[in-house]
Amino acid sequence: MMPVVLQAQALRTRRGKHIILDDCSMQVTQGSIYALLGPNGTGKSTLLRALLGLEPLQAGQVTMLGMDPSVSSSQVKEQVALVPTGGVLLPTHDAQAHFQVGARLHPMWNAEFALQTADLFGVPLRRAARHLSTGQRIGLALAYAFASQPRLLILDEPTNGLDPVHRQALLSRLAEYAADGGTVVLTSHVLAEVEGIADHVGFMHSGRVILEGETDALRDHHKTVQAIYQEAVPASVAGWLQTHHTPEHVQLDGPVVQIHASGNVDEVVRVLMSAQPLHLQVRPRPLEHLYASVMGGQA
Ligand SMILES: Nc1ncnc2c1ncn2[C@@H]1O[C@H](COP(=O)(O)OP(=O)(O)OP(=O)(O)O)[C@@H](O)[C@H]1O
Repeated sequence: MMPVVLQAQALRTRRGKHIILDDCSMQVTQGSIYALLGPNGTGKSTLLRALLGLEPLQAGQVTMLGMDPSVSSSQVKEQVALVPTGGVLLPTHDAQAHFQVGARLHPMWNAEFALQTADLFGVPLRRAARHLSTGQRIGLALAYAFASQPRLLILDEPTNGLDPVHRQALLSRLAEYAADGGTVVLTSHVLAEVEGIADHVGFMHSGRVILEGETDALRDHHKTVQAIYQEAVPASVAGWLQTHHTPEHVQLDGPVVQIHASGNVDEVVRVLMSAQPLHLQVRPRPLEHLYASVMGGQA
């Protein structure tokens, strides 16, 4: 079991009268890629900022690499890199000037990583940040982040604005970084991309992480069972499904029946098999389905 590098417990934040994070907890282990998912405006960016001690907390506690970021902010800054949405930069500085600042501020600064990453994302070295394209700005923020050699990398919608080639380059780079022991927390709305890279996911709704865990375990727990019969689905099966499953979890289409179920599906399989299907398949549900049922269950 890898050590826990980030733990948030019962965080609560407000903006004016509005409570943004409410009893929000999460846990991230070393070497993992943790994707925070949830609808627009649910508090994902606020949570990332709160983790770094950048949001005043009404209640709760964050422990990051064994430190409290609101107390040990300079040590946390040395070991944790944040890439906010769109990458935030010094608008009048070019990439080289950014890298000079980085070399002064970060004891572990790796100038080669900075240049390699800038090159990977096609960032011109002598153009002021305010004149860079969206993708180039993100590339520069990533170059800065990787060069500081953080133990924990926090990215807010990092692939948003990257073209498909650069998006893939970033995902591969993140996988390498995690394989070397680095830890990634990111937000994304692109579930197919998250499914390919994130070994942990957290589902966030109304300012709270309502479900988190290993991606595979969560997908395995939520399954789709499909059976195909010779003719129409037998009445005995249809009748049993009607009394044991809610209609939105069952699709009947001629000889094909599909059931979305959580937990143990032995009983469903037994009933479907008893009517002798031509074919029966149990498979984990795609993250997109899981997302829909987790979020659909919320008010
Ligand atoms: N300065 C502010 N004053 C009042 N409300 C704010 C302020 N900043 C953010 N909020 C509100 O806090 C809530 C959470 O915002 P946040 O940016 O964390 O959401 P998000 O989950 O990252 O959304 P998205 O997926 O759209 O990026 C939103 O309802 C937003 O309107």
